[in-house]
Amino acid sequence: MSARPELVLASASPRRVELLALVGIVPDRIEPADIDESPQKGETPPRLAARLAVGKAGAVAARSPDAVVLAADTVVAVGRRLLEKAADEAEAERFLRLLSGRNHRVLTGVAVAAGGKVRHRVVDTRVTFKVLSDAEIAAYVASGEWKGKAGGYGIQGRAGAFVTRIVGSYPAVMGLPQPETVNLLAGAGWRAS
Ligand SMILES: Cc1cn([C@H]2C[C@H](O)[C@@H](COP(=O)(O)OP(=O)(O)OP(=O)(O)O)O2)c(=O)[nH]c1=O
Repeated sequence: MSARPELVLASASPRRVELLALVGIVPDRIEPADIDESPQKGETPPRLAARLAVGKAGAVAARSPDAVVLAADTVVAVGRRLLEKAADEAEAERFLRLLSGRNHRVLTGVAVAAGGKVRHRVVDTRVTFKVLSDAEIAAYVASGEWKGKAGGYGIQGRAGAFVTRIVGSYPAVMGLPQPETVNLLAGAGWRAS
């Protein structure tokens, strides 16, 4: 039997490592991709999530052509607005005010590069927040949990108390949909032992 190829996770997100571990996937190596994540003019959120996931996987695969490279990208969209990672407390507060009492979409792109090809999927999840009071917003901003997270919140922490409804994939909102990831890896010939 031939040896399994090296699995490289092209992500700096600790959530992605945790979500993989939960389904028995432990990357041999972690090598975050450093690509420009700015949206292109008129680009839809699903296309952006796909392009960035594919771009991250491709960038790392170019340096490790024999490896199987896994990457992802999570994009939060409210109406026509994209909410990237909040830069500071004032922006985190603005994001929470926008999310309060309404629905938004979380698009997560997953990409696997192997043997010179990159395959990808995008998972679209609808999330509804309850109406947030000023006190709830202030406490959440002070918690710092918004840092480094698309949309300025993490569903897996205190903001879980803001979510009244989710249609789609909870792990995709956290950063990586497990079934699609396992399928893409299997398609590239990589299976958890
Ligand atoms: C909406 C939401 C996002 N997030 C996180 C998942 C991602 O880590 C992050 C979105 O940013 P990404 O650009 O997708 O990922 P990243 O910069 O953390 O890591 P890398 O590009 O190296 O893979 O937001 C949560 O943890 N919980 C949530 O509820």
